[in-house]
Amino acid sequence: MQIGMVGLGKMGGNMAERLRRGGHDVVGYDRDPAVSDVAGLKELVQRLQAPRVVWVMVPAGAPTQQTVDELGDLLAEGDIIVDGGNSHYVDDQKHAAELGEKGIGFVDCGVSGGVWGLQNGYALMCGGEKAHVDRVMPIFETLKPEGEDGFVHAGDVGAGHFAKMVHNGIEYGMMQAFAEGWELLEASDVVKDVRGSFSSWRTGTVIRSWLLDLMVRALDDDEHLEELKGYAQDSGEGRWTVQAAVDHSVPLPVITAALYARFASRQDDSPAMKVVAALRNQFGGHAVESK
Ligand SMILES: NC(=O)c1ccc[n+]([C@@H]2O[C@H](COP(=O)([O-])OP(=O)(O)OC[C@H]3O[C@@H](n4cnc5c(N)ncnc54)[C@H](O)[C@@H]3O)[C@@H](O)[C@H]2O)c1
Ligand SMILES: O=C(O)[C@H](O)[C@@H](O)[C@H](O)[C@H](O)COP(=O)(O)O
Repeated sequence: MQIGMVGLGKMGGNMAERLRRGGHDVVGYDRDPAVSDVAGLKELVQRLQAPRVVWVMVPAGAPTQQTVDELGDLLAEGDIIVDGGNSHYVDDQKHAAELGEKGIGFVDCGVSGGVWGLQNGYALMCGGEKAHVDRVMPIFETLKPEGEDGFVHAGDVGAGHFAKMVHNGIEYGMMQAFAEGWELLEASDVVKDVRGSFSSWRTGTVIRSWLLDLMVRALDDDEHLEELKGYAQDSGEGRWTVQAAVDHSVPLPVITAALYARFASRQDDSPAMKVVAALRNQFGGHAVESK
C-alpha cells in the first residue's frame, strides 16, 4: 500500500527501506533535503492518494507535536496519522481528540528494535481504534519481525506508547543489571576472563538475551570499555515509567534505581555526597577529601 513517512533518520530511513523492500510505495519527507523525496509536508500529502496514511518518525516532543499539527491542517477526513516515535502516551490522547474532530484517525505505535530493525524487523505496540489499526495492518505486517510475536494492538489510543514506555523501563533495569555484574567482575580479580564469561552466558543460561548478545558485541570492540566515558543519557521513557508508577502507587525500585544511575553518571562530582562527607566530618571528625 502507499504510505508517507515523515522523519528519515536512523529509524524512519530504515523503516522506509524495509517497507519498499516489502513492496509498499513510500513517499518520504525529512527536514534534511538530502534524504527527502519531497520539499515539505504539503507536497508529501499531495503525492499520496486519499485515504492517506502518514507515519511520523521524528523525535518525540516538539518535533512530533509540530508535525502532527501541520499534518492535521493538510490531511482530510478518512486519513490516518501513525506516531511511531517514543512519544509520551498522554500526548496521544490529545492528538487523537484534536484530529478526531476533523475525521482524521490516529494510531500510536511504540517501535522497538533500533538500527537492527531493517534486517530483523521492528516489534510494534499500537493503540487506537480497531478500524484505524486494521487500515494500517499491511504496513505493520511488513515492519514486524517474522513469526507470530512482535506485534500487539494493546488497547485504545495511548496504549501502544504506554506499552513501549514500560518496555523501555524494563530495558533500563536489564541494562543496569548487566552493567553492575560487569563492574563487579572487572573489579574483582577472581574471574580472569570477564568477556568470556559474558559470552558463555549467551547459551543455555537463564539470562541469555539480545541485550547480552549486544553486550558481548560491545566487549568484542573494546574489551574493558576503555574508550567510553561512563555517561548515559535518557530520552524520557524511563522517567515517564517512574512517573506512571508514582501515579499508580506501584513500587519500581529496580527501574527507578536504573534511571537514577543515569543521572548520577552525568555528575563529575556528587553534591549530595559532599553533604554526606561534610556531616560525617561535623559529627565524627571523619576525614574529608578536598578538591
Ligand atoms: N533510535 C532508536 O533506537 C529508536 C527506537 C525506537 C523508537 N525511536 C524513536 O523514533 C523517533 C526517531 O528516532 P531516530 O533514532 O530515527 O532519530 P534520528 O535523530 O536518527 O532521526 C530523526 C529524523 O527526523 C528528522 N526530523 C526532525 N524533526 C523533523 C521535522 N519537524 N520534520 C521532518 N523531519 C524531522 C531529522 O532530520 C532526522 O532525520 C524518535 O521519536 C525516537 O525516540 C528510536
Ligand atoms: O526499544 C528500542 O528500540 C529502544 O528502547 C529505543 O526505543 C531507543 O533506543 C530508546 O529511545 C533509548 O531510550 P533512552 O534514550 O531513554 O535510553
